[in-house]
Amino acid sequence: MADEVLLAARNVTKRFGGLAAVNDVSVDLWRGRIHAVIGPNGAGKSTLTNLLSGDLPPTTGSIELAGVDVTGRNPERISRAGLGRSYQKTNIFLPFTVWENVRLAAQSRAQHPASVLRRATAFTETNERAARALDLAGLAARRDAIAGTISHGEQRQLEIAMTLATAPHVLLLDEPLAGMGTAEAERMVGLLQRLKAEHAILLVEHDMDAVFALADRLTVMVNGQVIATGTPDAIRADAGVQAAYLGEEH
Ligand SMILES: Nc1ncnc2c1ncn2[C@@H]1O[C@H](COP(=O)(O)OP(=O)(O)OP(=O)(O)O)[C@@H](O)[C@H]1O
Repeated sequence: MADEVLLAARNVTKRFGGLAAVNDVSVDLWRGRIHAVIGPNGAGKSTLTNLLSGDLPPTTGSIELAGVDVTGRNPERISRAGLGRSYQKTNIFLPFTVWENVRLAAQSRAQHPASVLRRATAFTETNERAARALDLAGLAARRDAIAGTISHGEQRQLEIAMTLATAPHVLLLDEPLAGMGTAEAERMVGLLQRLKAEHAILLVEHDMDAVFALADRLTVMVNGQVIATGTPDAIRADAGVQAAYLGEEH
């Protein structure tokens, strides 16, 4: 179903002692749209991601996932409620194959039913979920490769496949293009474009060409605060954003 807010953060604030790393930030993530969060180093982008994923509890404010208040829940429960997060730091088991990594991620989401019959069904469902994730991430052909031997770009695709294997509705992607060459980055942009049809996506990314190519909406943060939210065209034209951030690069 299109046009649906899958995640709504309302007035979230995170204080570390006297510092408001995230200060009164609200954001809606819609199915079928990519919402990028940009800003200079230390703006609060990672902290905001950590609040949405449950890795950090907000000091104040609330977070709803598919209409359910998940504020203060731990990451495992938020993940089970439909949020998938890819970390900058990799979770890949390098000595295992691509398939084994995705299969393990899919299994972490499987139920542990008591009956043998249910167990057999769950086994099939887990394999199907893993195969779909691998396919969607564009890695089906690399299924039997050892994860430690594939390229950096393919490892980033694998992280996304592992996130997809948990069947999330909302994806939080933290710098998916970090460290990529041009061809790899183009492939990742294509992948994110494919993923947005079925997901609500929050994208934190420093590559401004990719951000402006992908984002339907942008939020610009500086010192924990939102200084602008809008379409790519509106953000490009915003004098405050130019002065605070984009002016440096564009
Ligand atoms: N656990 C913590 N304890 C204290 N201060 C923190 C903590 N985590 C982040 N901060 C501070 O909060 C502010 C926002 O940091 P954050 O990492 O969220 O910024 P960012 O926009 O993600 O930066 P970057 O683009 O460099 O990743 C910074 O001043 C940072 O030093």
